[in-house]
Amino acid sequence: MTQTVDFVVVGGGTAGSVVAARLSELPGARVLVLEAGDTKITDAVVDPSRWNEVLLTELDWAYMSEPQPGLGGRQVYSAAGRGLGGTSNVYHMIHTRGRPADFDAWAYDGCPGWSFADVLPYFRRMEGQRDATNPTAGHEGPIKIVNARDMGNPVSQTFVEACVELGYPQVEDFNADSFGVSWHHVDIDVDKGTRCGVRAAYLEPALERIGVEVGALATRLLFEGERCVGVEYLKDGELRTVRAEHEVIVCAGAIQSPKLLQLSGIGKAGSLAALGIPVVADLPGVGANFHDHPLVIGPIGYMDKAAPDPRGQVTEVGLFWGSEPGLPVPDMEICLVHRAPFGDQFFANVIKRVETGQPLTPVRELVDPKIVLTLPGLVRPLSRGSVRLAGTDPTAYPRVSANYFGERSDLERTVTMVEIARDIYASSAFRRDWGLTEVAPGPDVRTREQLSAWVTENVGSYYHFAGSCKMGSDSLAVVDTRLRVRGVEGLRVADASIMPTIVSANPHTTTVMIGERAAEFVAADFVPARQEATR
Ligand SMILES: Cc1cc2nc3c(=O)[nH]c(=O)nc-3n(C[C@H](O)[C@H](O)[C@H](O)COP(=O)(O)OP(=O)(O)OC[C@H]3O[C@@H](n4cnc5c(N)ncnc54)[C@H](O)[C@@H]3O)c2cc1C
Repeated sequence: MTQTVDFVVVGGGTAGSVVAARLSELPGARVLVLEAGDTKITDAVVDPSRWNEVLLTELDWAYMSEPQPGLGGRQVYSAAGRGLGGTSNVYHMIHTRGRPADFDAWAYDGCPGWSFADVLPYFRRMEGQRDATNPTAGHEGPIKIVNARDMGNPVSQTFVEACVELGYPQVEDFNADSFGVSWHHVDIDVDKGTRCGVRAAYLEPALERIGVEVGALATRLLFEGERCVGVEYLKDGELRTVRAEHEVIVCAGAIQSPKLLQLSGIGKAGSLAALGIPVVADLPGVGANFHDHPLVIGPIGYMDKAAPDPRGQVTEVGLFWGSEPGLPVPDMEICLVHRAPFGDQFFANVIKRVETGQPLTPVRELVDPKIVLTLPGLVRPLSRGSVRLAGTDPTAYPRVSANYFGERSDLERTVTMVEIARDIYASSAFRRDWGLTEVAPGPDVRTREQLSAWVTENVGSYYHFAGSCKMGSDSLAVVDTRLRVRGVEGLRVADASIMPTIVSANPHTTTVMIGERAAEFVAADFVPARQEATR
């Protein structure tokens, strides 16, 4: 029998958990979350220092990209969380909001109501920051935020000193000052010593008010005329349906939301017709404009002694900087990881998991405590790719391409970041404290041309997917500024896919903000059925 609720939230991930939790606060609202993954999590999710161990498990969709022309045809592994909490169960807990100019640019480019002044109250609403390093921080919100310095590792302290030695300013909080080196603020509940993503902050406290179906893969949105009235989903090998009296909110992330829309007949008409999918709305932007921050795993440094065991999450410090003077936002982010399993063996495991699904060497066995990594990530990429259906089978992964280095400038700026990272390793601070030597790219890679080749071989995904159901008013816009899907009724998208341009920072905090706003938009249009009957 078809169940009927007021709201169906597709995807219990980062934004979906926020939307569901907030909607469940509405008196009389019946909310159902459909989540493809499971409800179970592991200790590695909860312990902030062990996020690496979540990668490649059943809590990771572990996508593999299409061959990337800009990378000589190489495919790129792309992590994304699966299960209640979604990618919020696996993210590094770095709390960066996005820069004021990022949101002002959204507003200028056809998204009035999304300037920094407009979104700031929603950041403050989510934030429960302990310290006072950011004058605009919220302190009462559900996400507990601490300064990574409070649990800091001495290797991270050396990174800060090395950057200062090279002339970069030290700042106290990346959400107050965009350029410089700093300890990150991180989403950790220090009283419990646990990750404080959306699962702990929003979903678990609201679970008794929310209906949840796990192992429920949404396969199709159901329409009566132009109105979305429910969702078809696959559970235990059986197709089921749920009816939404008010709205369906798709929160399946920047890879799966455009896939579900396309399977449901919302997308570029010609492409849908070619697959035999009846067209509900001709929106060519669905799956277009897909982008990611490219990330290099390395340079890799080797220390003459082991780093102490981590007490917090292992990506505690970073340098945000501009590739050219005068940029309003930083386009380069270089973080340090002092405990990570990356290296050839890690990638051999990635390939084994993605290609064969076989058991892996546990990633914790791949860690060498003398290895440190810098992670240069280009946070203002110009390349754009796509998410396209591989066919009409809803269980098949879509064809995903961020088109890394499709724009030459992205490669050039990434090479510049790697040069800066090498300078950091070569600092007297790292020599003095840790006797650090660079093992990759290593001394044989000297010229910028050689470095470009090394970067092209070693760049991957920062797992910061965005843009594939963009908000706006241009011909590629999929949702309007209240996140309603254009051309239909009763349907919104709310997750990282709606960002017209990804923020120049790690995007989890912005995705939570999008969830907060979406819930408010939906709530404003909600009249419970009982009240409607008495009107
Ligand atoms: C390893 C890693 C580290 C990161 N570190 C950071 C960081 O430190 N700081 C930061 O700011 N950002 C970080 N990010 C990025 C950030 O976490 C993501 O941008 C953000 O969480 C995306 O949220 P979302 O709501 O768009 O999608 P998700 O959180 O991925 O939610 C989508 C949900 O939908 C479910 N789903 C998908 N398809 C279906 C379907 N058809 N039916 C039902 N359910 C479905 C999925 O299982 C998932 O639960 C990181 C990402 C990764 C992968």
